[in-house]
Amino acid sequence: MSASPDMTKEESFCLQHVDMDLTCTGSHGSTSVQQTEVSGAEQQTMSVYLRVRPFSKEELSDNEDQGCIGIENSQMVTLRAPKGSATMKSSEKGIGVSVHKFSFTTIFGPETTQAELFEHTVKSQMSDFLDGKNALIFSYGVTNAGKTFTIQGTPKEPGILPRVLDATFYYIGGHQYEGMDLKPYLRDGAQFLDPDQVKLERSAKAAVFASVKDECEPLRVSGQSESMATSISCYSQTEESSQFALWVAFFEIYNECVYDLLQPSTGSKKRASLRICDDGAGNAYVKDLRWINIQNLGEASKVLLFGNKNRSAASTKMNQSSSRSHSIFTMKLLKIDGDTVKGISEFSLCDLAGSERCNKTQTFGERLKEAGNINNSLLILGKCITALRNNQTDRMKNSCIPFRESKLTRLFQAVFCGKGKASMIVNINQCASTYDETLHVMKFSAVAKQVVQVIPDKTLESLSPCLVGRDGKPLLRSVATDRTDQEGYLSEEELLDEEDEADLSLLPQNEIVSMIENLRSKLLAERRRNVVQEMEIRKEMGDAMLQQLMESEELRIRQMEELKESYQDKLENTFEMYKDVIKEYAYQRAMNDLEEDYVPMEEFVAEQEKVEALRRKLSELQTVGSGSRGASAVPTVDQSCQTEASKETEEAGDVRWKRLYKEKCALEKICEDKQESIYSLEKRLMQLGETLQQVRDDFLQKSADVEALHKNSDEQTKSMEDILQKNAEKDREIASLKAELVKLSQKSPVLPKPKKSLLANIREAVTSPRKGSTSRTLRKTVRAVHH
Ligand SMILES: Nc1ncnc2c1ncn2[C@@H]1O[C@H](COP(=O)(O)OP(=O)(O)OP(=O)(O)O)[C@@H](O)[C@H]1O
Repeated sequence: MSASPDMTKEESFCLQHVDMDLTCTGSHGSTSVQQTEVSGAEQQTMSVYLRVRPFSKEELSDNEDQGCIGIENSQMVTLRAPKGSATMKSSEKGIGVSVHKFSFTTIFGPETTQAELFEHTVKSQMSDFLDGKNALIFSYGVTNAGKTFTIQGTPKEPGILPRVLDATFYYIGGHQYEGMDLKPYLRDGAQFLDPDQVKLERSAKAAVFASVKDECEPLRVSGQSESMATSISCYSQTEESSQFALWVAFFEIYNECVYDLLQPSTGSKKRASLRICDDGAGNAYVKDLRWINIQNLGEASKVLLFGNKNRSAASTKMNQSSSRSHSIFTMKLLKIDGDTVKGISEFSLCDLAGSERCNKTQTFGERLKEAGNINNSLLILGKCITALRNNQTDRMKNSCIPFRESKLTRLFQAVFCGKGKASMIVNINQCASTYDETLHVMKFSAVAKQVVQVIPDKTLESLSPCLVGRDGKPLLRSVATDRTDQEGYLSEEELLDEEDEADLSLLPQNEIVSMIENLRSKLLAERRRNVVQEMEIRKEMGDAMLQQLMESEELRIRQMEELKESYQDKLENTFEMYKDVIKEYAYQRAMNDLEEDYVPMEEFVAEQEKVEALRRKLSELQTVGSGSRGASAVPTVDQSCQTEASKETEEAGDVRWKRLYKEKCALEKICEDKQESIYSLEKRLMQLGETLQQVRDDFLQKSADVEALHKNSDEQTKSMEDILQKNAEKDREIASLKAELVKLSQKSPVLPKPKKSLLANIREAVTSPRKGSTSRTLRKTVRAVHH
């Protein structure tokens, strides 16, 4: 299959990868996940199913149906970002794409019934469970996506959980173990109860049932049991001699606290939270969790109802929504032969809290803490899944998987590490308004789908649990069974983790004391090593910081030089530009003036001729006038000659005068124009002067900044030198301490006295009744000594 051009690189990788790992056939048909057997271990990718819920009437009337989700086939779904979604906005800006494709083990469309979903998702895990193996199913998605509907369902449409219970009882049939004296113990063990303890168990169970007596509508899972039974029968068969006991527990994780949902409510009192402990073999379990033995579907529905009531009562009291907590329903099936527990298998169904991120929730006070915790545990789940996938895809990588960073992942750790099969049902709605969150969910599941689970193919006998008596001491086998299996999953750091809570009551006291001594000497050696390491790191850091400072100083100086040069260039360019502009302006003005004063030659000649004609006419008129004034006086020849000459002189003078006058006028006009242009040029020059002043001021300002930066870097260098000096002093101190240490060790190789008293304290703490603080400091030491 070729990846769509719209797909991101990550997704296309993921699709190609999936194509290699999975083969599925048919629409909702028999999905076969490719499995491989490697040296007695079964390997398979985690099954990740997608369920798309139908639109509600309100959603349709709110125009939520904008074709965001397109199911291409039983394994491929396309997500198209609606208008206004953050994804669409990003894609419009050229960041990311608006179409995403994802593939799943199987996709279940809106029309899928609860029975179909059960048939095609849980069947293989169901038969594993009946066959003595562990299973985990968790539903993941945003609030209101259908997670609870998928896990629990409704009385009319029961979900996976009631169907698993129904199928289990159908399988057990007449092989029910009636006594309640064999009960799950720690994570993988079983405990033998004496008659008093059995009585207590019965009364606790009766109290739970009594409180929901009138409200309980028995679960009905019509027709499914038989079909389940048919399919189960091909995997395993109930042995005639074997009997089965089913114990269930129901709890929730809210704000990183574990609460038992099968403990009766304490009225107005705050709920007690439970601790997660380590059973000494690396398995986390919820300490003091109530387990109830149920013998039919009716009892199962009462337990479920009681737990749900408790959950909603607690959420109302704390003004929280139930979808803000992770709820986990766990079943333990004990296979009993006579008085021997031959196997215990566990099936957990986890309804995770809504996966929406902080911005959609109320982000203050308790809500902020709540949102932070939900997001954190889902984030850690994501981190674990990513780390598992990375460690598997890149064999060179062996990064630590942060299971211990949240309660949820601590409890899931064993299953993820091969002690059972895990599968995930991703629930989404098709609403446009929650598109961005839905896309986030899909990206998470794309990673989850690549996780390969390696499940050791052990026989039921090798998995037999330890059986302990009333005092918790093993009846049949050692608690350390299978401990070697766990070593691969625990690092030395994890073993020394102070947060870890090992149950010390599981081991004899002398063993604990020797462990403590052992750990104490390890701790001392570790501390010494840490001091040396710390000094080395400090020195390295100091050197690195100095180097970094020097480099940044050099860079800053270079940048300043460049800045200075660029400003100078800019200034010179601006000068040149202004000069050019002034020249250009002056030239333009001159050309304009010339154009204005220019008169063509022909016109000028014609005008001259006109003037000449007019002048002639004028003189004729003058002549006529003077003739008429002195008609009697007839001029003599001389007189007429003289008159003629003076007339000519007069005419020439006139013409010259007029020409000069005209020239004078033209010159005056030119002068005026020049004066005006001088004014405008002066004005322009003033403006340029102001701009220049401004540029100069800017330059001075920048120079001052440069100066300040120089000063700053000098100060930093000085403080660095101080640090180095201090480092040198520390070095000297270490040297003197080391010398003292050598002296002391030469004087007395035996450990000093206070250590003895510490040991005595620890002994005392162990032998006296356990107190919270002491036991906490000793936590997790158990395993370390065993290793
Ligand atoms: N496949 C489905 N068919 C019909 N109705 C469904 C389906 N899935 C969910 N619904 C309905 O949608 C609503 C929301 O479902 P549900 O409460 O299971 O969501 P959720 O994801 O568990 O929400 P929250 O995180 O708040 O618990 C319910 O009314 C439920 O009945």
